[in-house]
Amino acid sequence: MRVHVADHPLITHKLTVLRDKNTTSPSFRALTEELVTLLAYEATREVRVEPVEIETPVTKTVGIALSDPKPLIVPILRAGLGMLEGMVKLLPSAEVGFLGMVRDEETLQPTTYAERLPDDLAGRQCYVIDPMLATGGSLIAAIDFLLQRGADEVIAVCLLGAPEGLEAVKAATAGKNVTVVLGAVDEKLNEHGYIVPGLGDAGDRLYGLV
Ligand SMILES: O=P(O)(O)OC[C@H]1O[C@H](OP(=O)(O)OP(=O)(O)O)[C@H](O)[C@@H]1O
Ligand SMILES: O=c1cc[nH]c(=O)[nH]1
Ligand SMILES: [Mg+2]
Repeated sequence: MRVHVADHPLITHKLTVLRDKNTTSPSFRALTEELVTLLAYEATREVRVEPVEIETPVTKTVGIALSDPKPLIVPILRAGLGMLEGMVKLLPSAEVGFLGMVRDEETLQPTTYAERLPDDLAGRQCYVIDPMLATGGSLIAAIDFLLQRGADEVIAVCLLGAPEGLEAVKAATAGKNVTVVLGAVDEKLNEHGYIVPGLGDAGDRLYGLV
């Protein structure tokens, strides 16, 4: 597994505002979208392309276009939905599939409560989006799901990760074509499985308590 931690002052600045407990839901949503755009720039560095011939007003030339099959973006509901708009803006021709997952706050085990994905993902590059990589359980389950459906490659885009979760994902995906791109790797997980210093519950901060 490849790991890329974005090291850019604009990303760190926006994350700082996101972490602040006084940041309201509307600002949190806007910042999440801005952050995704910056992270997606890094995450799509290896997006598959092919040459295309075009004609400029001056001459013929060869450029590039996204290859078929187009990439698949997979937000992990709920919190991953907050990253979808930003990702789709950068990859407008991508398709979108959905995975609904929730972590049991006692056992920290994820369960999948919804799935809407193409049956066959053979040859697809899949971009999983979820702001938080805590114990890694949800991301491991999502990656497993996509690889079992035949995905060629999985690129996960997360705003924050914990070192423990990153290690768990690394161990679970050894030898697989998986990349994780993050805005920051924080200090640790606390006894409730929350990222420290973190930003709290991303789903609640985006959409309110349920
Ligand atoms: O790495 P893990 O320990 O699995 O934790 C991370 C997961 O927890 C959060 O979702 P949550 O279960 O809170 O659901 P929500 O998005 O509906 O709030 C987050 O968005 C990840 O999906
Ligand atoms: O810190 C955390 C851990 C899991 N899920 C969140 O939303 N935040
Ligand atoms: Mg949540």
